[in-house]
Amino acid sequence: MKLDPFYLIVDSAAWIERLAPLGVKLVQLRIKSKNETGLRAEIRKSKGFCAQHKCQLIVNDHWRLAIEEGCDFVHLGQEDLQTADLSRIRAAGVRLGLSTHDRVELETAMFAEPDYVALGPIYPTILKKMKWMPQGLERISEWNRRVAPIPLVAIGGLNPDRLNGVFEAGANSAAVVTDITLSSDPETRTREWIEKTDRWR
Ligand SMILES: Cc1ncc(COP(=O)(O)OP(=O)(O)O)c(N)n1
Ligand SMILES: Cc1nc(C(=O)O)sc1CCOP(=O)(O)O
Ligand SMILES: [Mg+2]
Repeated sequence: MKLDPFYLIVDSAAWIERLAPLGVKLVQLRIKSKNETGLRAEIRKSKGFCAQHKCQLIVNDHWRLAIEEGCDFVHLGQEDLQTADLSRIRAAGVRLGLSTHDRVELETAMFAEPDYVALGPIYPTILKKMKWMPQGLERISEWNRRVAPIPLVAIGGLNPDRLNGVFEAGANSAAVVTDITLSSDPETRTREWIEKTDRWR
């Protein structure tokens, strides 16, 4: 399976409605704060916008709702994995991306036969407090040797200037939140990401 090299992560369908028309082809809906009704509505709207723009939607955390809403890709972290029913996810034909932050987590992830593996945080991130030190580029190469041909996603503190480094080190896709969502001009920044990832597409 091939992932688009630009992997946008946002916290609402409104962001997808705004940025997918620019040519985003891979987006994760990562909502931490809503109740089930609100989440379902956001997933449903996101699915619609993604279908309209031929963009792959990945639902973070909420795998049950993703299945119920007919989505086909979820992302889970290691804590999520402890309570997730992988056989239900697989039986529903839903693909699975998994987070990893150290070698033990990588072993756990590989055992679950994911459709991609994410490694982070590559650089310091301001989005959330993390107990891991930044991984650095060498770690991407180590992960690539271990997971290939499964796609490897790099995440954490990424920006357009850091992209060549992460792809040259062996990442197949670069995930981003704040470099775009906190930008003073998210549309222009999104176009810059699309352009800078083009040679890896
Ligand atoms: C592409 C990608 N990589 C890592 C994460 C982090 O997942 P997780 O560790 O479960 O943390 P939360 O995002 O749920 O806070 C991700 N969401 N996407
Ligand atoms: C949600 C998330 N997960 C990470 C991990 O390492 O698993 S880093 C991260 C935050 C990414 O946001 P930004 O692009 O703003 O740094
Ligand atoms: Mg999670």
